[in-house]
Amino acid sequence: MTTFTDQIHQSAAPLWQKSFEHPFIHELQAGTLPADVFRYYLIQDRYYLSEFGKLHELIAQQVDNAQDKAFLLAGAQGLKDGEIAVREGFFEQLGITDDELASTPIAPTAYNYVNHMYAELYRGTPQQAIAGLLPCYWLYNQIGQQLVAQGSPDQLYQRWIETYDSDDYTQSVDQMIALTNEAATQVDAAGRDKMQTAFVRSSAYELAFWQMAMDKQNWRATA
Ligand SMILES: Cc1ncc(CN)c(N)n1
Repeated sequence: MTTFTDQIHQSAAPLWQKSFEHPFIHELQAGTLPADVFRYYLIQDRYYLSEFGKLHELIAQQVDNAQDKAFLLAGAQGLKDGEIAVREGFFEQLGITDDELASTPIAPTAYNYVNHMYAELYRGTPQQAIAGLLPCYWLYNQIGQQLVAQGSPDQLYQRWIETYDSDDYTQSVDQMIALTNEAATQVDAAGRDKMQTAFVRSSAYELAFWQMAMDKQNWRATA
């Protein structure tokens, strides 16, 4: 049986394929991704992940089901203990300080992606917001699974890859997929269309995020 998440995954497949083939991903695997590009990505992603965690907490306040609430709150904690904690080690290795994190401007794509997720919650519904969170989990898991077999000769990039192929991460992706399918049963057909739009838009922002890092995007370029 085709699930709702199979359906939305299919609708975003061309965007996901472009992420799989993006030079950022190729170079990360080959070990040729310039360190300054990875550094830029990590700093922007720190903002993204911290807002992503807050969104879990805010969505949890708006869902009725106690189990869904608990999963979202556990997800926020899991991010802190897992992905965000792993990144602390990367920051140390690359000499990224708290001052640098605080003083680096948030790039347009990171800003817009985060604002999109808030808009899905505050101008939409918790179900739309849940669908907007899913590509973040699921796309990185697929990338990790694709890259892990060959790995990267760069040990830092290899650790990045392994984060997204780990059993814990894969388990959280499976739970998030289940949560999205359940959320889809709570809304009507029009609500499900909006969930699909939220998912596709997040998928487009995921693709744009790689390019943002390659370009070291700033606000001057968009003016
Ligand atoms: C932009 C983005 N998307 C997804 C992930 C994986 N949680 C991430 N770290 N950053």
